[in-house]
Amino acid sequence: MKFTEELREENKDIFQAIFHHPFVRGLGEGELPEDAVAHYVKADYEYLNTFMQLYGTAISQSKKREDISFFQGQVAFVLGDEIHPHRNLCEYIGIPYEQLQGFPLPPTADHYRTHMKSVATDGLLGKTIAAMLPCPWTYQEIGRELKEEFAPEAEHPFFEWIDFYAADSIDETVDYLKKRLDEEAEAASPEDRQLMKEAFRKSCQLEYAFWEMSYTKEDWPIREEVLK
Ligand SMILES: Cc1ncc(CN)c(N)n1
Repeated sequence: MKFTEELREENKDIFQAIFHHPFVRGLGEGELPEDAVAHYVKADYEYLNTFMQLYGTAISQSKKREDISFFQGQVAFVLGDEIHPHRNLCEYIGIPYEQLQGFPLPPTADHYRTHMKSVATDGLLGKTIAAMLPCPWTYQEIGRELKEEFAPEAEHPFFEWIDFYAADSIDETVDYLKKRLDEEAEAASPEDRQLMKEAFRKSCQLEYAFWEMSYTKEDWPIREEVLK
């Protein structure tokens, strides 16, 4: 069994919980509370900024040009393409995208950012990839599940969001990261493989928690406006 197949098997509980989360179900059903959607977009815009920085860290840990080129391409993908699902959500709530940018991350998203960055500071590319992989992988599977169950047409309010994450371009990202993680895990010590597993599972947990954070509009107990 490949390392990434083991990861999928060991984390199937969290993948299932994500597919059943009310935010994800709402994407399929075409109906979500608007304030939860706004909360998600605000946090996700900043989260994806961190994710691009992590691709930069992965480049600094890469020895092969193929990897450098892939990670660089992923930054361009987030900047140029992954704005489309956000714009789809902004259209649903009728708020310009620009108005949802520049907000502090809520606690869960902040935790997710800190987790990925702390794993990446270890310096091993395999660990960095292990912490990053649940991000595209869980969304790829959400996209596929929702497309299969709801077969959305162009008039579905979240057609573009679902179509984006069910598309071949996401498969290419996930396939490359899985292949590289399998190779790095193969060459790693048992201790490092275990740390990769822990990093991967925590990111899966935080993927679930990100949906929950958005749905419940989780915020800091003392809000920034109060401090001003
Ligand atoms: C939190 C989160 N996880 C994953 C993705 C998909 N790249 C995302 N946009 N945001």
